[in-house]
Amino acid sequence: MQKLFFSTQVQNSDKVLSNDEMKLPRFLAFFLKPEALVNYVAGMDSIIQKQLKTHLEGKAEVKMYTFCRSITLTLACRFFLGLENPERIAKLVSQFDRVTHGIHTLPLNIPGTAFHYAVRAAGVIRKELADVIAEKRARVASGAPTQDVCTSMVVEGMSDEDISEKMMGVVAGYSTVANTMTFFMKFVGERPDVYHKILSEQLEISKSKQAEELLCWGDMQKMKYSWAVVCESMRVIPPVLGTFREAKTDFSYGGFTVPKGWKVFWTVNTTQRNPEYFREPYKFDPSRFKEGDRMPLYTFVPFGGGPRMCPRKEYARFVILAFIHNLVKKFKWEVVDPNEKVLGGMMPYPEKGLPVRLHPRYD
Ligand code: HEM
Repeated sequence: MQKLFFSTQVQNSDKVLSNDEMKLPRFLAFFLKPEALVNYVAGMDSIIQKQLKTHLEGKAEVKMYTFCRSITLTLACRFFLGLENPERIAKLVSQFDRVTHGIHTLPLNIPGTAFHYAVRAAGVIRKELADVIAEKRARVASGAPTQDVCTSMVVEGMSDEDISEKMMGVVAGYSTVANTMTFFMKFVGERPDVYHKILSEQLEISKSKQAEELLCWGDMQKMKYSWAVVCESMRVIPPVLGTFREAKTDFSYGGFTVPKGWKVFWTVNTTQRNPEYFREPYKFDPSRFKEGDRMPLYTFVPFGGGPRMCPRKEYARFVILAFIHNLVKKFKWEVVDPNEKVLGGMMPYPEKGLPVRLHPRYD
């Protein structure tokens, strides 16, 4: 992977998300393994169907970035926290947005800075999580069944602080999924040929099922072309631009000497736009991800690589594919402003929220 610049500072030197919040206990890791996720695919499908019906049906124009953030956080809140109330979820969306924005800025905790707002927002989230955990403890005490990851942690005997920290880490992952969905919509909205290929793959899957039957794990494995398009979209605009590593020993790279202990920032986008591996790297071309073709190791790295690679990529894949399945069957769309700027430091987003014109599809 290519390294863009070196820094001796870590972004989270003040407390927004600690390293510990990003690690998960073994049983939670099990919850998010593909074999455990299998049981949740139908649930994801059902929530996504309802969200599309409520927020997209009957609308001529929608800002997709706003919608995608809301749908992915709704799923995370349902899946991890067992939350249903839309007002509570909306409150969390706005606070998590502040954290996501501030965590990737200079860590100056003084009033008026994005980092300061992020620290405050993290406090509001922790308070909300404390309320949720207290509710879970009361439910467990009353003998109610375990239906979400947070309740399982209560049952496992974890402390409130530990649960809150772990939940903060996993729910925060929602914004990467939202970014991926948004830029998928941008690229596909500009390429009717790609849209039609995805649609025909998804209609094949629907035809193989009973009317109203929800998606299952096996269906996800058939969505090969759809996933290739998502991969190409993540190649051109990576949802996470890079992360830090710590040098274990002194080393030299590109004419720089990096002393042991320094923090090194490696970037996803420079790696994925290397013309040595990707011909015409700025061109959106899903055929690069043809079935059976293998990319050289560490050239396509939207989820990172090595032992710290994103542990939730299967969860992300399932959510994104279930979204695509329902979206393309219901709508065609076109992007209002194909030249809309992409902003953001570590997590790119469209300047105006990606307004799209929606056209209902009738079979
Ligand atoms: C399309 C969606 C996603 C993308 C592109 C993505 C990308 C990444 C990347 C680039 C890393 C750094 C990997 C490295 O340093 O090598 C990472 C780490 C991580 N991601 Fe994701 N992620 C996504 C979704 C999620 C979701 C939904 C969650 C939580 C439910 C999540 C939780 C984590 C955690 C906990 C880590 C830290 C792993 C560690 O340091 O050991 N991610 N992700």
